[in-house]
Amino acid sequence: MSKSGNTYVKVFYRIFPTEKPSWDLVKLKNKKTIYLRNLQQLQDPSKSKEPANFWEFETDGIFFNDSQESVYSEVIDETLERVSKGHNIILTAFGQTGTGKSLTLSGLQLSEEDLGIAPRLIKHLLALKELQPKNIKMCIQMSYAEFSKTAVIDLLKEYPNSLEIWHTKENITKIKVKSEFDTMKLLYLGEARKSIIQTNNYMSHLNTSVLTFYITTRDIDFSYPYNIVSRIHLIDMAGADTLGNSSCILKNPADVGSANLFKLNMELFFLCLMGKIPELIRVKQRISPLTYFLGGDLSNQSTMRFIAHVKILKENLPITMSMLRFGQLLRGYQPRQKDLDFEVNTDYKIKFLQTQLEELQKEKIQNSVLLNQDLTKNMNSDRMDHLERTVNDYLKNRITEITVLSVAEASTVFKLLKEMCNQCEQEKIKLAKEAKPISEASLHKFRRASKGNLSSASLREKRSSMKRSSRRLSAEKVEKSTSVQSLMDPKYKSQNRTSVEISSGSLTNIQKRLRSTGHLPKSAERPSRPPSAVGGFHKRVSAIGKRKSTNSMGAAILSEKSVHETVVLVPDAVPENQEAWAAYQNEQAYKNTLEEYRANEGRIIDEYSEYLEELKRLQNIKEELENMKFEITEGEIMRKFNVCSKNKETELTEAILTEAETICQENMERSQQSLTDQQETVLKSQAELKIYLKIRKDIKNQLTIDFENYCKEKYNIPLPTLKTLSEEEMLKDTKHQSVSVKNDAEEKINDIKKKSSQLSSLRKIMSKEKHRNDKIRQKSSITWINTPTKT
Ligand SMILES: Nc1ncnc2c1ncn2[C@@H]1O[C@H](COP(=O)(O)OP(=O)(O)OP(=O)(O)O)[C@@H](O)[C@H]1O
Repeated sequence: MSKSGNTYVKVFYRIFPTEKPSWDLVKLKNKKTIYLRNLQQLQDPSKSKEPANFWEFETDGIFFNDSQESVYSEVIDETLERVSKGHNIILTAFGQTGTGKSLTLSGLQLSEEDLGIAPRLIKHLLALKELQPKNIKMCIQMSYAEFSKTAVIDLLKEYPNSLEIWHTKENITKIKVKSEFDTMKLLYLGEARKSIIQTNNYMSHLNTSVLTFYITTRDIDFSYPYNIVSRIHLIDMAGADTLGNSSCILKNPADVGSANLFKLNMELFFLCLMGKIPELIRVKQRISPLTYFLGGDLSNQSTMRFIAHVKILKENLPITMSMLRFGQLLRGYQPRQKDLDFEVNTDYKIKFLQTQLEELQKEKIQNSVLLNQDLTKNMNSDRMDHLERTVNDYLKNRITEITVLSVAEASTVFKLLKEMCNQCEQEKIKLAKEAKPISEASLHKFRRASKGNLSSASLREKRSSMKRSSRRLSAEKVEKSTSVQSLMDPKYKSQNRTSVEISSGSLTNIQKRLRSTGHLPKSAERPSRPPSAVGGFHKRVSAIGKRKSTNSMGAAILSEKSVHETVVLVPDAVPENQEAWAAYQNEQAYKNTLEEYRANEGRIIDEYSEYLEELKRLQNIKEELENMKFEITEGEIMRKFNVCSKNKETELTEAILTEAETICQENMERSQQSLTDQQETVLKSQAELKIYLKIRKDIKNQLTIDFENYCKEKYNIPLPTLKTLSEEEMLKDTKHQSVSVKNDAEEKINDIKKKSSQLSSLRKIMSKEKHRNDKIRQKSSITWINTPTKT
């Protein structure tokens, strides 16, 4: 048997799980090889005493009790990468009746985890579409057809319908795949429109169906004038069988024969494909409507995956053998190189050519200008200023070489650099002259003294002091390091000129590294001090050598000749803010701040609730006071009323009123007093709350500063705190995490619930459609029976 196999054609086997498999007749090895008992030997009684002979069949994988998910991932997953490059995929499920072809390809009747390849593929394709870059537009369409011996039915159209068998490709309905649910609905409707027969426990398909996805990708930025077209065909072959087998007992012989014929035609066509005679292949494509529909996708290089479905029962052995043989034949097929299917998009091609033409014209103009003119001439002062600024920015590492060259001509840039360098040199000489003159002898003395001073003991002392001061110094590092550029920048010229020295007697790590890479001049190894610093030498220790992170090491520009030694520390890379923030969160300093913040938050909550209580009390007092005022006003009105009608009764009332009024007045005064007191309390509480809120703000600001300092120290670059340090983030603790975990779980449960309800509604749609189609089929068969035959 053929042991070949290639990446384009793979044949898998899925074994139907039966109660009592005949393991004495079929054996599996390493999920790759199937051994089948020699049928002739088995059937010949004279050979019954001979040792059992087995045929060996190599496969690309055997599925036995495997989940739908694992079948999908093994068969389809990697093949999809080829789709966007214009490759076609043909996935065929073939095998005996009732061995699980439909389950493998569709699996629409069962739960979500039993969904087959087609529904999973829809999901996958939609995800792939989402993942496309912005300039690529992907369009997915689908068609679904059922092929019988003499007719092709469009499963995306209402039943009954019929496509002309030799023009299926042109006339078949293609529907855009937009959402998962809509596409699944089409799939369920298509399933309901298929010709089926009810067997003992499931619906058996009588015909072969082909579900096709058409994927077209195109560049919408006109950089590529072709549409890349690829197709994915999922073929569910009609179940072949041996007449008389229990599996096809309910099928009529014509249906069994038709299914067997389909398989046979496929076999014949593949034999023809192996012959590689294009003319013959073209003729043989008409062997069946299916091969004609698939056309070039079968004969050119497509990724082909076959899943043969077999049963391992004694009665099924002959048909299983037939499937294994077909599989072996397929494995030996080496498709010829495919001419990729690129459709010319005329509109795009015109635009593409126009853009190309414009670019060529521009290039031509540029070339002629460069050849015939000096671009540095006729440059106005504004342009010159701009170029100077650009070069300055480049020297300060704000922009890259490419950016400089994209805005300025190379020759101008060099000229400017030369000028700046000269200017810098002159500045240095001037400064050297201005500095205290120092004799060669005293310089020698200084060198000796510095050598003596930097004995090993003192060096050790110096190093430890460096360690102690490194933290303090690291924050100042950037300021301390004055660059050559700073000399060029007028802003810096006056400020930093005399403040930076390199005074370490030993070679720092960064210097060593620079020397090894050839960037550091040897002279820079020796400590060099300005003559003025010999006496009360102000030691400033550069912390470069002690830098922990080599990543943050910058480049140093050193020159012994220069009066002022300068070091430029430029980080190698700028870390992501998120990354730096995550690293900082592990620092003890951050944890302490967080602790402090949380404690303060507790105080804020207490203070705030107290403030609210006091405020409520104040409101009550106010209301009480208002009531009292109202009562007094009422009393006054009564008195006025009494004045109008004077008699004995009213005099008595007057007396009562006066007494009540006095009491009310007293009460009101008391209330007024307590209102003032309460106002005082509320203000006090408010002030306290403000203090804690201020502390919260300060902690946040401090955290921002600490983070920036941390970044300066660790990465040698200050990073902005892009994150606003919100309360939620600061108070993120296990409680929050558990809530989010709970939310996730709830979301998942809801998702599952939603999916299962969607599936059940799709199943309802399918059964409704099936019911309708059954009625139509019944009616048509009755009409057919009742139609009087012509004599
Ligand atoms: N691997 C499997 N595990 C469990 N049940 C299975 C498996 N394969 C198939 N079945 C069940 O066997 C029955 C037949 O499956 P299915 O309809 O997929 O077979 P088929 O090959 O498409 O049949 P036909 O050719 O008659 O259309 C279904 O009820 C299905 O659920």
